[in-house]
Amino acid sequence: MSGIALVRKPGPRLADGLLSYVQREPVDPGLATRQHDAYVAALADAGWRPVYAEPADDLPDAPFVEDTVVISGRLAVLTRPGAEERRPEVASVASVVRGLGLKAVRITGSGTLDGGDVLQVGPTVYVGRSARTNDEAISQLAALLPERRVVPVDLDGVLHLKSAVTALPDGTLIGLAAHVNLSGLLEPAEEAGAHVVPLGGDRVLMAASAPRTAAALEKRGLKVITVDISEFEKLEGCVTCLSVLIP
Ligand SMILES: CN(C)C(=N)NCCC[C@H](N)C(=O)O
Repeated sequence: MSGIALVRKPGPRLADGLLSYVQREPVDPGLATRQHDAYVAALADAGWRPVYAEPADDLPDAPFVEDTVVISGRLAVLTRPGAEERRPEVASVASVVRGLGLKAVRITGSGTLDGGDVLQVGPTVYVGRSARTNDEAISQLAALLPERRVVPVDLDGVLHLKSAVTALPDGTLIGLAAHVNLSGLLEPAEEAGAHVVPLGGDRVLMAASAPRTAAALEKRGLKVITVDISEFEKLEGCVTCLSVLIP
């Protein structure tokens, strides 16, 4: 067993989720539920025990749990999401992380932070300056994680840092240089190829919408597991957003 995968089932209002950079498209709630089940099953197959946050049927974006908490060791930093309508998602995630024995602390005051803007690579914590995450929250995060190197990153034209860049198991950054002020990125063949969830060892989880990137990563020696998350992609979600892995 690698650890715990914090997840939350999509609710009946999923299709009303927030959109920033894409046009609204019809979302099939039944298909979304089946895709979410398959996503969780892929994590479980890789050794991550699913722990579900309480359903939040009135909160359309609640399955994107990544945005509500940042885990560093045994510390859980509860976020203060930049979109006010997403703030009620945090309370139920706080109960879960406390129940798991983690120490919970919070982003407070005028700080706003979405977990999707936080990319942890070894000792470094990259944090996107986005419409959702501000400098006040980045300073608070740096103070809460004194042992880590917190690096603010400017973004252009994307919702979150992890909409544009993630990291392979060896720490190589894979992402879209046009949207993120970071150098030395491995450029994926498709946009969705920028989204990789390291599952432990040489295994990574990716969306089925990035087959050419998946093939390229297999060539690099990675074992790529793919899941179809089309209904969540319509809401600007990606494979990282749907879980928080707690080693
Ligand atoms: C890395 N990404 C993209 C995330 N962690 N979150 C996606 C949230 C999408 C939601 N509709 C919203 O606009 O908040």
